[in-house]
Amino acid sequence: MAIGGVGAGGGAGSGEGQGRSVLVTGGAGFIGTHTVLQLLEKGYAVTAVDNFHNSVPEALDRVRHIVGPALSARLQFIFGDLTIKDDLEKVFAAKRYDAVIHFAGLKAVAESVAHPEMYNRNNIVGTVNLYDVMKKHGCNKLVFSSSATVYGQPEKVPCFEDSPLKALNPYGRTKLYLEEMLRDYQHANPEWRTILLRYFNPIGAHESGDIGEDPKGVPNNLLPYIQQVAVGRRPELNVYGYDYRTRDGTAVRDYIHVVDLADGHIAALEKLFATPDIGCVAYNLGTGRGTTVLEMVSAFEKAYGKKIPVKMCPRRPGDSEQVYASTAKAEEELGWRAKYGIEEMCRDQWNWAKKNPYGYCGDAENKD
Ligand SMILES: NC(=O)c1ccc[n+]([C@@H]2O[C@H](COP(=O)([O-])OP(=O)(O)OC[C@H]3O[C@@H](n4cnc5c(N)ncnc54)[C@H](O)[C@@H]3O)[C@@H](O)[C@H]2O)c1
Ligand SMILES: O=c1ccn([C@@H]2O[C@H](COP(=O)(O)OP(=O)(O)O[C@H]3O[C@H](CO)[C@H](O)[C@H](O)[C@H]3O)[C@@H](O)[C@H]2O)c(=O)[nH]1
Repeated sequence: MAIGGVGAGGGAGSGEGQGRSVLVTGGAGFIGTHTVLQLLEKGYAVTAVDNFHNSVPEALDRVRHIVGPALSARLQFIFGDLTIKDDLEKVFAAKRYDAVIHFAGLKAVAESVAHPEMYNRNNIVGTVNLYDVMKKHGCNKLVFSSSATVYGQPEKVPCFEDSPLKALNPYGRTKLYLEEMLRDYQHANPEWRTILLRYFNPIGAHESGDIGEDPKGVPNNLLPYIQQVAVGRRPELNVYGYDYRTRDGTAVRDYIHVVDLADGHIAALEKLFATPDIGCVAYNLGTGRGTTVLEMVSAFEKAYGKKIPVKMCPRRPGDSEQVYASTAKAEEELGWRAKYGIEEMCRDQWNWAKKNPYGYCGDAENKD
């Protein structure tokens, strides 16, 4: 596959994971599957736990297919729900883990506004349970999925890790609270090593086109929506806001290829293994480059070879004008930098879409 060098004290393909065992929560999800795949390719033994709330077993079957039988033998799946402590006890009773990458969580902003209790129960209780069970079993290395959402509507860009933090919705509040909670826990337990990864806008798919993002219902996010217009599932793209103070009036985001993001997790893991006194530290995972909505539409059109019909609409409430990352800290301390640009992101997104127009389930019957 087209992944290049990852920093953090080890080059790609150097087998740095040999002998190490990693638990990946939410391993069947969008970012989880891509990370599991890369962990296996780097020689880690991986246990994925998921309750399939927002994913399907087929996703991990595809990962097995991509990596082949030898590496698949190093992937174990356990069905489990992080909000049920007994499920986690079973996961930890089965094996010793050197570290945990914690993706499992709910992530839809609008749903979190409608059902904040569900977000607290799932994201906060799930993480509290995970922490308790890790502690009980002597596993103290954790990579946590945070989000650029913790920067709120940034007054200044790029966002630096020490920029002011603010949650704008219940989803964002769970991420912000969990960051603070993990900082407190680490302070009280200095032997813990915790990395908080703040993702910007993950898009794209593995180059095989066999795994990718498969949102349930109407997509909230830009690229999954564009992709559904391209395959004929939606008539046009609503562009939310064309009067922002940007190059073309549409909002700017920092899109990052999911394969680069997965590389960033491996860099973070290596950093944890190599740095006993790391404490609890946050890193941005973005490209440092901002792209407008219309620039993204035109990059996708290039990959797709046709026009995407667009309708200019009022701003979406709660949206920021411009969000993009400073990547200096991740580059310096993790030795990681994104390799892909928006052309490759759109190429791989379209490849996934055309091979799987209805996602993993494969037919229109089960989709809206
Ligand atoms: N994709 C993004 O745009 C984005 C941006 C910033 C942060 N994040 C964070 O990254 C993480 C992964 O995101 P993703 O895009 O892969 O989402 P996803 O929904 O595709 O994957 C999350 C996985 O976790 C599982 N899960 C959820 N709750 C669970 C529970 N209680 N027990 C067991 N499994 C559970 C889901 O079934 C799913 O497979 C999330 O925590 C999300 O908040 C995502
Ligand atoms: O159909 C659509 C969907 C999106 N957009 C626009 O495209 C841009 C990007 O929107 P996304 O929903 O794809 O991404 P956001 O940056 O708004 O939010 C995402 O990234 C954030 C991190 O920066 C948080 O993690 C958040 O939870 C996650 O949904 C925004 O200007 C949005 O208004 C459209 O014009 N039409």
